[in-house]
Amino acid sequence: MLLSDILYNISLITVSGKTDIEIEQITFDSRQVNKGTLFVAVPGTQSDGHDYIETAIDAGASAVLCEVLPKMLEEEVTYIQVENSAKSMGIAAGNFYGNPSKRLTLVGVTGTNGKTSVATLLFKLFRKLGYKCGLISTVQNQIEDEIIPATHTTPDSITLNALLHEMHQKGCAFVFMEVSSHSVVQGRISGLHFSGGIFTNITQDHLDFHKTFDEYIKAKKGFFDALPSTAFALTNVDDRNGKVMLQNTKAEKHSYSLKNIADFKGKVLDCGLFGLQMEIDKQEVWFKLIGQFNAYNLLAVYGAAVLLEENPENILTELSQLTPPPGRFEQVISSQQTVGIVDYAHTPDALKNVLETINGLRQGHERVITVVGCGGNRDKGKRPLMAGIACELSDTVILTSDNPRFEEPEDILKDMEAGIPITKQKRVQVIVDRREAIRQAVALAGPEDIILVAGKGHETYQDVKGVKSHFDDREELKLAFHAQQ
Ligand SMILES: CC(=O)N[C@H]1[C@@H](OP(=O)(O)OP(=O)(O)OC[C@H]2O[C@@H](n3ccc(=O)[nH]c3=O)[C@H](O)[C@@H]2O)O[C@H](CO)[C@@H](O)[C@@H]1O[C@H](C)C(=O)N[C@@H](C)C(=O)N[C@H](CCC(=O)O)C(=O)O
Ligand SMILES: Nc1ncnc2c1ncn2[C@@H]1O[C@H](COP(=O)(O)OP(=O)(O)OP(=O)(O)O)[C@@H](O)[C@H]1O
Ligand SMILES: N[C@H](CCC[C@H](N)C(=O)O)C(=O)O
Ligand SMILES: [Mg+2]
Repeated sequence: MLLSDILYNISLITVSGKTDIEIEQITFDSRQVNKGTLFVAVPGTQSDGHDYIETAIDAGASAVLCEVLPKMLEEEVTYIQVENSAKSMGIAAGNFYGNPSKRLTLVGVTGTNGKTSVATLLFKLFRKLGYKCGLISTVQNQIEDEIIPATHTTPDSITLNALLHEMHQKGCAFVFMEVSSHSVVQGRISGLHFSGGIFTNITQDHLDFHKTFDEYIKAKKGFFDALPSTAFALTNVDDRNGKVMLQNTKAEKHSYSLKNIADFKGKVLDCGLFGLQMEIDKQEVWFKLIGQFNAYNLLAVYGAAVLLEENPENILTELSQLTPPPGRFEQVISSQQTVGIVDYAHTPDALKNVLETINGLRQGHERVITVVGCGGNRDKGKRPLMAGIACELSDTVILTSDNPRFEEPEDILKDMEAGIPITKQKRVQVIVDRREAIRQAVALAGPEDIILVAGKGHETYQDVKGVKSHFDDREELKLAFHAQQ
């Protein structure tokens, strides 16, 4: 494609060189550059892409999109200067792939917790309603039955547009995607045409990246600020920042709630280990998902589907058949009927919700044993909070490792231990090795007890110093239950 066509709709500060040159690929990584590449220099968290412009040119880049021009310009290279190279790259990627987001109905889901659940339920629902669909999510990307592994919750703008292009080529009418706060700030979704946006909730997470909660709110709100007037914006008004999200959007505003006045109102009638009974739009429906937090997810899905002009009765009929994504309140039951629950709760709010749900399901003298850790190189502020919540809402807590990444597991555990009140210390054990921690939980559990293994959900690896080794909480629980027999 001609460089001039790739630059369509991007506001340019300066252009040096020809723009009627053929571009074969766009990349922001000098290690991926080939002949005929447009290299985009993006400032990052570890390094600055501007430092790799020379390397990219040596590797064959014929054009460079950047925020700061190099001191020495090569004659045969075209340099384009813009204010924000990441955001411009999003628009360029859209142009390069024929703006696929305009050719299908794209709905984005943002919020601290519930994005994967809502996006996946929408994907499954719309397939049941007879449409070809695509999914972009933490667990996996999917085009109908074809599974494409995911590396991020929201991929970079080039991968994203390539994926949307493929989804359009393969006939998808609807695509449901997660919009992470990182993706808004880093311009991964820039230039995309959304037909709808959904907000789930906002609580503490990712402050390592956003620094303050206000900045985190601003990032999520940025998604709604950029929605077009043709889109719908659906928010959870039971969240204290639900209305704030839609404050400046041009999109058509809608709300859902379990507690306040809203366009889509629901009521939880019953909640057990097998499902959830709710009243939505005066209809009583039994769902296969568990916990009040899933009542919110179901309402968001219902509201979005109505706004996408599906028949309410059909929506509820199909929705009632759906199961949660893997690793979300996934149950592993031992032969002695001990209930094991694997859940992706990796924020204080998620952990609190899941434990409150579990406590609400207690019928007799069951004890709740929680195994939990916190990821390395992520928000340190959530560590003591998660440990404190685990202690508050469990009888026994085993603190262990999640994905330590490049931190020492013992240091992460010390941060967690700081959140345990002296009065609750007796409830806590610290076992660095996650496999041992799960085995200890099983050894401690009686037939009536409930074991929660939180934080890794669907993940099938443990990331230690950049090396990902196979590890699956569900497998570990099964093995531990088996060994106990
Ligand atoms: C903190 C963060 O978001 N980092 C993302 C970011 O990397 P970065 O800013 O650290 O990049 P960098 O290493 O500083 O490099 C800067 C630039 O120089 C370029 N470079 C670098 C080296 C080189 O030799 N040549 C070169 O050109 C890089 O390609 C990059 O463009 O941009 C990269 C490319 O898009 C991402 O892969 C990377 O995600 C890392 C792996 C990551 O772990 N991200 C997590 C935190 C994340 O994004 N999570 C969210 C939300 C999760 C959720 O709540 O669900 C997600 O959407 O997944
Ligand atoms: N609506 C909700 N409100 C609060 N907690 C929720 C909600 N939905 C799910 N959770 C909790 O959060 C966990 C993660 O859910 P889910 O994967 O849907 O969230 P996510 O926003 O996609 O997370 P991530 O940021 O990792 O992509 C679940 O395992 C559950 O414990
Ligand atoms: N999307 C989240 C997932 C956290 C999952 C947890 N298992 C961890 O590794 O910290 C993140 O990247 O912060
Ligand atoms: Mg997710």
